[in-house]
This record gives sequence, structure tokens and C-alpha cells, in this order.
Amino acid sequence: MLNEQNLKGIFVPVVTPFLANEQLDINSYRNYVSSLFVHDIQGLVVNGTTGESPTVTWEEVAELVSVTKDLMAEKGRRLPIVVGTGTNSTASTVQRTELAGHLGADAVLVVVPYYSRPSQEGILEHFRRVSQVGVPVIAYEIPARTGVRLTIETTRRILDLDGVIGLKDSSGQIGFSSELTRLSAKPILCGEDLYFHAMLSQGASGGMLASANVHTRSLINVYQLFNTGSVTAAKQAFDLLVPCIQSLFQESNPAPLKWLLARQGLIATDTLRSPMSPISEGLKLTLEQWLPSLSN
Ligand SMILES: O=C(O)C1=N[C@H](C(=O)O)C[C@H](O)C1
Repeated sequence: MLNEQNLKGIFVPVVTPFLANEQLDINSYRNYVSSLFVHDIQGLVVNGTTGESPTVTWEEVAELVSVTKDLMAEKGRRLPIVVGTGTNSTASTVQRTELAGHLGADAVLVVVPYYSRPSQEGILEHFRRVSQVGVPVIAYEIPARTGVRLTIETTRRILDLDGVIGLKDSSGQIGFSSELTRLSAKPILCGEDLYFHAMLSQGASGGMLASANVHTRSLINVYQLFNTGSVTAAKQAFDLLVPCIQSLFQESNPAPLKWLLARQGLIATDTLRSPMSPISEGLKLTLEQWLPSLSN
């Protein structure tokens, strides 16, 4: 199980590979996830934003978690598995969290309820109920996707809940992380790739980064340099990655990432489930130039 102490380092939110007909591609998933096992990562996130959670059914999530666990057993590599269970309904999030617990999830990633634009009290109540399930909860703030923004006070109260072990902060507001690391002892993970070094400097304990799929070794290196006090070297190492990370988010994640993974042969196709669509020809040309520098 994950807890407040071991929620640190680099977590990889994995993509959900699809065949050209948009069916789940388990062969690709096995091949690609196994390739991550060689790295000193802290865990995998199944059914995160990068895993296209809006279009993956719960039955498919269960299959992906079960395949991940089988692979780990086969390869003798045990990594914590975080499962995305957040929806915009409290009842269904609670139910998915219970099911994730039965599947053996080490924690769940619960996004701030999107679309309905609930009040801060409503959001707090959502997390209060999910936190009572008994599976460690990582709250996930990503206002650009949810349409609602957590206040510092609400976030502090969410972090105060027993059962909530930390926050993944994709707010893109450095001041937000900085204030939270001052107000709460619970870990804050960076979920805004371009601010990884900046957020470490503000007290973040690691990152859950889509770019860690292709810059795995390099981002672990940045984290380790920072952690051992080589802050400037960490910044220099991170700065080298910035142009590629910018390209990865030039069009909606995970479309550029899937294209790169397919181009590397790690997944069979770059297919996304509609309404997500393939990247532009122009971005393909840009991404092509980063291929030699990838460290996965
Ligand atoms: O899948 C995730 O978790 C992440 N989602 C963010 C997004 O797509 O906006 C980015 C972050 O790197 C990880």
C-alpha cells in the first residue's frame, strides 16, 4: 500500500493502447508496461488522464490492473499500482474505489469532480466519502480539465482527511504548491510536467508525469540529483528536456505521447478513442526530432 511516507519519486501514468478499431490492445500493453520495469520508478498509474480514463470502461480498467499484476508476478518486479477511480459522481467514485481495493490497488487517484462545478463544500464532501472506503486516496487537482478550481483552504481540508495520503497538483500554479507544502505535511506530487523542477524546489515530493513514459531515465536522474542536493545540476538536466516536454503537450495529452510510443514500436498503433484524435502532421515532424534523445 502507498502511504504518506512512500508517496514520492517518479510515478508513470501509463497509456491505454488500442488497436486500429479502438479495441483494447493487451499485447501492446504487456510489451510496453514490461519495458518500464527496468527503471527505478516508484509506481504506475492505470486509468489516469494519460490512460484516457473518460473512454475506458470499468471492466477494461479491471482487466488492465489484473494484467499489470500478472506481469509483475511473471517478471518478479513489484511496483505500487495507483488506479484512477475519480468520476463526477460521488457514488460511482466510492464504488470504483471499493472495486479498485478488491483488485489490489495500492492507492487510488481521485480527480476533483468535473463538469458539474460543485461548491468547495461539495468537493470536500466528495473526498470525505471516498476517503472512508479504506483505500489510500491521492486527490488530483487539474482545473484546466475539471472546470473548477480548489481553494487552498479546501485542499488543506482534503489533505487533512484520514485516508487521503497526498495530492497530485496539475494546477500549473507554483504558488499553490508552495503554499500547500507550507500548510500540510502530506506529499504533493507534480502533475504539470513543465514545472517539475520548480515544484521540487517548492517542496513537492516527486511527480506523476506523462513525459516519464519517454524520459523515464532522465526524469529519475533529475529527481535523484535534486534529492541529493545537486539542485543546479538537476535544473540543467531538466532544462534539456523542456523543449520535448513542450511538444508533448502542444496537442492534448496523450495523443503526442502515444504517437512517440508507437513510433518507438512499444505499442502497435497511436490510436486514441474518439473524440480524441491523432496529432497533426506538423507535430509529427517536431516529435520525430526528439526520438534520439528519449530515455525510456
Ligand atoms: O495521466 C496523468 O495522470 C497526467 N495527466 C496530465 C494531463 O494529461 O493533463 C499530465 C500529467 O503529466 C499526467
